[in-house]
Amino acid sequence: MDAICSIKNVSQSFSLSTKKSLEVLKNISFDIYENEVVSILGPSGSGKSTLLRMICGILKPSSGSVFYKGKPVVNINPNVSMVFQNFALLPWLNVEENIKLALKPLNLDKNEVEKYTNMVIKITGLTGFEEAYPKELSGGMQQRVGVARALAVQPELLLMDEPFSHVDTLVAESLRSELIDIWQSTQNPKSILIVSHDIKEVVYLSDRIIVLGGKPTQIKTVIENKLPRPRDYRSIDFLNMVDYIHDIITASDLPDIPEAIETQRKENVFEALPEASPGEIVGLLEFLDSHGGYDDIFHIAVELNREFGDIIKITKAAELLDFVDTPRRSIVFTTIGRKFIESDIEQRKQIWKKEILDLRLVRHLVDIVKNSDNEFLYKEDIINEISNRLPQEDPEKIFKTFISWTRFADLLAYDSETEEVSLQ
Ligand SMILES: Nc1ncnc2c1ncn2[C@@H]1O[C@H](COP(=O)(O)OP(=O)(O)OP(=O)(O)O)[C@@H](O)[C@H]1O
Repeated sequence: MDAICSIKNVSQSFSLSTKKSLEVLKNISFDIYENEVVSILGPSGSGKSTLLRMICGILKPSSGSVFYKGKPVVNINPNVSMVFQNFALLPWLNVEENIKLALKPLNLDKNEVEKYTNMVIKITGLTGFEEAYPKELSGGMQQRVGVARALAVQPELLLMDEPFSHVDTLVAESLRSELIDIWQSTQNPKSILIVSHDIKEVVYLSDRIIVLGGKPTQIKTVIENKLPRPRDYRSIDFLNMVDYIHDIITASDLPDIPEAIETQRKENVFEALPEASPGEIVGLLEFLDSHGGYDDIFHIAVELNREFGDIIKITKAAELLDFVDTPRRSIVFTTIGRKFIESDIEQRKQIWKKEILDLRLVRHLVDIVKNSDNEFLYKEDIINEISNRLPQEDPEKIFKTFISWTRFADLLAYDSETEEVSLQ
């Protein structure tokens, strides 16, 4: 069978304000075939939306190519349409007008416009809401309009960018089931590519799951999902599949090698700082404390009602600071973590300070602020230094973490107006 869309050896870099470039995607290749739903699962910032923009033809890859039915995509691809996470509806147009707007570029005659509009209104359950304005609709209904608008143009390939992340869990469940019903019964669209960070969502929707990870982002693995439809979120097979993917992500993002961080320290490597604030790290430690000092990482994500990827980032940060260990899928206190959580706020700050100064990047950046002429530097200087030391990382994100961690330790201050970083 020929692929309808092929992504071949695609890499993407973006220029940063520091005049350096950030390599976001590296050597990504996969195909999408007719009559399948494919998901791309990856953490926030891994380049999922960037991939969709390339398939739409609005972004040219830095290297590699996207092919649609064998031809390179060089302009906007008319065979695809997109559903956005924030619905992207025009507030001054009603439901029907929002849908008709999508049909405008097709230059259809009036009868066809009416026909397609009425058809998608019907299949997306919007009958009776034709004249409502977006602000009069719930999030779930607004996303129905987003889906109707995308389907009105009869795309062969529907691209969906975290389409149900802004609606309630139960509404998201019913929208997913309606989407699969539409896809199975109408063949409009023929195939769906959905990007998501929600493991349950990708297991529910897709035939194939492409798991992204690493820096720059690469394909970690591709999982075939042969669970029969309709799928049941609560069935044993479904839960086993979710667990299996959790294990793959944990094993790659939190490798179970206790010496890894120690080796990094011994070798004096500059460590990237995970995007986690002191509040989030302390929150995780307090949660762990209230659960006997030991818990399963997925259970924590559910209990704290946080994305699994966020919990991984916070756990990585806590591990880097030597507060926790992560054997298999669990998180346990280290001696230092236990001492930290049993201390008062002043002692906590002292322990925190010692731990962050054990990190080579933090120590180095604090030193350059200390040794600067006026004991202050500009954000730009720090960003440049981070880019030099960690060219594969997003320096803005590391800067944000660096400031929040050093502020909590009462080491540095940052004035966001003047962008000055100084000693406290
Ligand atoms: N035009 C751009 N210029 C510079 N950097 C960019 C640009 N577009 C994206 N990036 C960076 O590329 C990385 C990937 O972004 P992208 O939005 O594709 O990720 P994502 O996986 O969709 O994330 P999220 O789930 O948070 O939407 C991010 O670090 C982002 O800041």
